[in-house]
Amino acid sequence: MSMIAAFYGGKSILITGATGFMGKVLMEKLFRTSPDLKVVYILVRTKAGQTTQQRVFQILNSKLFEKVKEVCPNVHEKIRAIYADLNQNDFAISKEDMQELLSCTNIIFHCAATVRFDDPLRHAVQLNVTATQQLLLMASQMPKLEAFIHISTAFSNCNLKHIDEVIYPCPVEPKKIIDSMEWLDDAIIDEITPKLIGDRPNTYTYTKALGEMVVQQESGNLNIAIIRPSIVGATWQEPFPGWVDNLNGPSGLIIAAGKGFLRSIRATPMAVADLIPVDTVVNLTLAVGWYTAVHRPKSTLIYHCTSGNFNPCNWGKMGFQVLATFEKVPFEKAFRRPNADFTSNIITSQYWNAVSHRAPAIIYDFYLRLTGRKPRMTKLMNRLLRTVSMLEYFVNRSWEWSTYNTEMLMSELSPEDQRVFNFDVRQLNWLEYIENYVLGVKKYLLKEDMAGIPEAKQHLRRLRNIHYLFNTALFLIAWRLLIARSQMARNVWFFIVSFCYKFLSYFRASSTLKV
Ligand SMILES: CCCCCCCCCCCCCCCCCCCCCC(=O)SCCNC(=O)CCNC(=O)[C@H](O)C(C)(C)COP(=O)(O)OP(=O)(O)OC[C@H]1O[C@@H](n2cnc3c(N)ncnc32)[C@H](O)[C@@H]1OP(=O)(O)O
Ligand SMILES: NC(=O)C1=CN([C@@H]2O[C@H](COP(=O)(O)OP(=O)(O)OC[C@H]3O[C@@H](n4cnc5c(N)ncnc54)[C@H](OP(=O)(O)O)[C@@H]3O)[C@@H](O)[C@H]2O)C=CC1
Repeated sequence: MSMIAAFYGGKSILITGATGFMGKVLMEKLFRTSPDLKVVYILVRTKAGQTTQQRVFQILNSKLFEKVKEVCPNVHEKIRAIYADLNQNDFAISKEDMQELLSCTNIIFHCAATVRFDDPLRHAVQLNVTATQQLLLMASQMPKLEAFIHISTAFSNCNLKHIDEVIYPCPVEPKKIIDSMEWLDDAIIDEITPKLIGDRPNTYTYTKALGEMVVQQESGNLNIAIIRPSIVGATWQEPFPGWVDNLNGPSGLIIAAGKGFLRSIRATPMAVADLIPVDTVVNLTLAVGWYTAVHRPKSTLIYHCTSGNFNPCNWGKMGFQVLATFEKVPFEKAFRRPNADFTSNIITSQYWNAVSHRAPAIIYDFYLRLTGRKPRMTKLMNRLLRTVSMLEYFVNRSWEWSTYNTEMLMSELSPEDQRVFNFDVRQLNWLEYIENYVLGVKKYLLKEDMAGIPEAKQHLRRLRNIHYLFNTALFLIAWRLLIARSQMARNVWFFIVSFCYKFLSYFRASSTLKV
């Protein structure tokens, strides 16, 4: 019997960010392994015209929850969706709901965040810092609370090369930042943002670091733990391999590469690609929830959920395997044949951006205009290159994260828990994982049918022929122009032609002699 699964039985659990990538997988695993839990409260806002109930209905009816519905048929009765907007005072939760949350909650998993790299500082602070502070305040009024688990990121201190399982102070106190956001206007905030974030690459990593400081400062008597995952990717094993439902991290780039839009990237092939499957993160999170509540560590423990020091993979290997999978299972209607050139040189990368990305987009838009359609490729390409430029920071560096607490926790688990809540990435086979990831992107993000693979392969062959034809035509035109203008080119041309002629005459003569 799993001790962790038994621990969650009969518990009332509060999850923020349950509609997000990690939150959904967390909820799924909780219901699948502890179907006898009492209730899961989720804080949900309305979005894209959908009510909170409609959003929950959509999640429960997705493929991700198929197994859950078998083991916990009344799952819909055990989810209590509470309308909440984490950007508002008291999260805009009604009095009755708040009362219920305060009096019943046993465990909190705080996953909600803005993960956008380009969010204005004011918004990132509101969600990643102020909302965390408010949630801690709520937690301090919960008499039955056993553990508060805060999800941060391994990159909250990405300005350092070696990162320990400790909270590093930021130069400006989070409270001062929160206060200043109230009275500074947007223009001033934009001006001081680069100074505040310092050597971090974006407002996301900076505000996640501030969020951790808030957790440390406001923890009071709470039983708190912080989890820092690295780049969270598709599921490895559970509930099935390759599940993914958003474009964050590598997923968007896999699509862009598979569709032939993105063919080269400024990345260091030997840099560690610290990817971690989302089910691994969720298993560690649930184990940490159990350990924090049962063992009540004296201080706030931080757990790095990373793969680099256990089972490293680098970007070069990852790109190679992604490309190999495209050969087997190509994406439909590709713009160009997929390619994955990794170069760490800025000039080479700019050259490839011009030749391999912008030029084909301009040519395609010209073709669209000629055929009376609206040009769109240049705009799309500019947007993609902007996205890529924001991710480049993370694919040109390697980090070392110490993992003493994570290893300690692994050793504290019973063999059954190590199996059911497996977060040992030493067992992960990267080639298999990446192949499933690409397949998952095709099936669950692009919603492409496997039956379309022969047609997709045929399309890629057509693109290859167009590519050869285009390059040959380009070469002949360039050569013709050169010959017309340069004596030297003419000499070279005559030399090549006479050499070929002599070679052919010799070949013909020697074959006649043999007869
Ligand atoms: C040769 C190539 C070979 C390739 C081989 C293949 C694989 C091997 C190599 C793989 C290397 C992986 C490196 C990962 C490093 C991650 C490090 C994470 C570290 C921290 C981890 C964390 O702790 S935290 C989670 C990470 N947090 C994000 O990862 C959010 C990022 N994101 C944004 O901050 C916003 O997205 C941003 C960008 C501002 C745009 O903002 P924006 O307003 O312009 O755009 P939107 O978001 O509205 O999206 C507008 C259109 O871009 C499309 N799109 C959105 N994301 C996209 C994406 N990633 N790749 C493509 N396309 C994307 C979308 O589909 C829309 O398309 P459409 O216009 O057609 O609808
Ligand atoms: N994905 C990754 O690569 C990594 C993620 N992390 C961390 O993991 C956690 C989860 O990330 P992930 O699942 O990928 O992120 P997602 O963007 O998929 O999910 C974010 C969640 O936060 C919710 N949320 C955002 N704003 C509000 C708001 N104002 N009110 C209520 N809810 C809100 C979203 O709700 P809605 O659906 O309504 O938008 C969504 O449920 C985050 O803390 C992130 O920092 C850490 C390392 C890597």
